[in-house]
Amino acid sequence: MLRKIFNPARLSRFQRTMVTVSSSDALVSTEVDDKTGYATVTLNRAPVNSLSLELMTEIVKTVDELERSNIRGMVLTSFSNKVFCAGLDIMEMVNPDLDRLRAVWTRLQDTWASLYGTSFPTVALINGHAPAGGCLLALCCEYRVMCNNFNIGLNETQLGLAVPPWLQGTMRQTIGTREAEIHCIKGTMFNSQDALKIGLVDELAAENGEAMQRALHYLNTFKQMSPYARSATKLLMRNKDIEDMKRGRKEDVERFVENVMNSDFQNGLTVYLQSLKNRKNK
Ligand SMILES: CCCCC/C=C\C/C=C\CC/C=C/CC(=O)SCCNC(=O)CCNC(=O)[C@H](O)C(C)(C)COP(=O)(O)OP(=O)(O)OC[C@H]1O[C@@H](n2cnc3c(N)ncnc32)[C@H](O)[C@@H]1OP(=O)(O)O
Repeated sequence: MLRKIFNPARLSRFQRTMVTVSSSDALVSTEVDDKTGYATVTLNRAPVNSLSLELMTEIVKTVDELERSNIRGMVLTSFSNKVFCAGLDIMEMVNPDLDRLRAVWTRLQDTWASLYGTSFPTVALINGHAPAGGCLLALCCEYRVMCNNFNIGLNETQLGLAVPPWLQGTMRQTIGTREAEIHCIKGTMFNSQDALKIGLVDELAAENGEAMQRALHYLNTFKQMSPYARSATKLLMRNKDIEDMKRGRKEDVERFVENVMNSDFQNGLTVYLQSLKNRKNK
């Protein structure tokens, strides 16, 4: 079933409403340019925008608000010019409370579904590293502009985590079945140049300003187009994936919980955290 797009009231509002949305706390900040109707959504959780339950809740809330305010496009970016998003907050997985762990995975599913299923065009301005869940956020957007000299990829298997089917699907759709299979299994991290070559990102930029220009250029390509035809086509392509994820979401949560509670995984996580700290101290 199509969501969001067959609502005439919503389409008439599109012509006149331009609302500036701001998040209730500082984890996500949103600015809407009244002239263009484009929103810039900035992830703002220092130091590395790791996806805690609270950050994901804010992302979902922000996207929902933007959907209601009928913006014409969105650029997703990071406050840091070094890390776009470091993936799921590892601390959420260290000896976790089970209810919270379930909520974390459920909210990651929601984050994927809401960003992947926006009716408006979305661009990820990847101004820093984007491993695992960071790559997920970028993949949900329609278009990706990445600054040079960073890394991106679904490295979950390197960490002892399985990549869930819905995220595999988004990777397949972006880089093709054969490459997605190889690189999800290997957990490959790509540098910016290689990410461009394989189609994981669409354009490279030397720095943030240039990346923003390229992102806006993508959004401008829809200026003269009927928002209805655009969003209907996008959602007709994407809605089935979202419905499939929703049908399997409970099993997906339980697989994640089982994966994380495994003692080998917990031991590996301690070693991994230590390696991050050691790298920093070198
Ligand atoms: C069908 C089966 C279903 C089963 C489902 C199971 C799993 C599902 C799998 C996939 C779906 C998507 C989910 C993905 C899971 C993840 O996202 S796991 C997280 C993966 N992320 C990483 O591995 C990134 C680790 N971080 C880094 O590599 C680097 O930090 C960086 C991002 C490259 C940045 O480097 P930089 O030098 O700038 O900073 P520091 O390394 O010094 O880091 C600063 C500070 O931040 C802490 N930190 C870094 N990353 C995280 C993180 N992800 N979570 C929490 N904290 C993080 C780091 O430890 C430092 O802390 P400090 O020493 O206390 O200052």
